[in-house]
Amino acid sequence: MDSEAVLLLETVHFAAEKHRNQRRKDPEGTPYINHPIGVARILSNEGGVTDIEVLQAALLHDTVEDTDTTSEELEAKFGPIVTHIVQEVTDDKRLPKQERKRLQVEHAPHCSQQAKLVKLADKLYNLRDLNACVPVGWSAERVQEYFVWAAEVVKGLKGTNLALEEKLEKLFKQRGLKL
Ligand SMILES: Nc1nc2c(ncn2[C@@H]2O[C@H](COP(=O)(O)OP(=O)(O)O)[C@@H](OP(=O)(O)OP(=O)(O)O)[C@H]2O)c(=O)[nH]1
Ligand SMILES: [Mn+2]
Repeated sequence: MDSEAVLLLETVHFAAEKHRNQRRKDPEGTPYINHPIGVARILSNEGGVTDIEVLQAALLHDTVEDTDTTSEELEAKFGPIVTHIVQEVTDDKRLPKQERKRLQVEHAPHCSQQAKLVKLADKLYNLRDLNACVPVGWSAERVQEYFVWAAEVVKGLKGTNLALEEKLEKLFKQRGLKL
């Protein structure tokens, strides 16, 4: 087996252990790990991305934000490039939600190309998820607000991956939003 396949298995294993007790917000409580795996798969399958560090960062992208994982831990295990991409897509959960959301819109255009790819796939996964089923406690208005905010973030990511951007644009159009 080639070394990149070994590396991806090591990475997905690490993410699965870190997210092992987390569930998505859907009524069925889908295992959280389905999301990072799905984001990495969107990149390879639909985005044509072969950069192993981007695929690894996609698998790890919510570990620092949502689990006890530290950047130091990622750096020791996966190296500085993967760690930097994860840091770029990590929200500071100590900030109020409104501020975190505003900072994503502000920071998106300044991210590296690698981080922009992960952000595009993360948004595409979450928007498809919202179309498939509404998280527990979310009103139709809250779902629409997420689309409106996501469109503002994605505007700052344009010119990164045409295939992913076209798919996002279609989802926004269905909600009456333009990129
Ligand atoms: N659509 C959907 N999202 C769910 C579900 N379960 C968990 N999530 C996560 O919830 C986040 C969106 O919910 P919000 O209320 O807007 O944000 P918050 O969790 O950061 O407070 C996303 O985080 P994120 O991946 O960090 O992305 P982002 O929203 O910060 O871009 C998404 O992955 C689900 O069942 N459906
Ligand atoms: Mn995510």
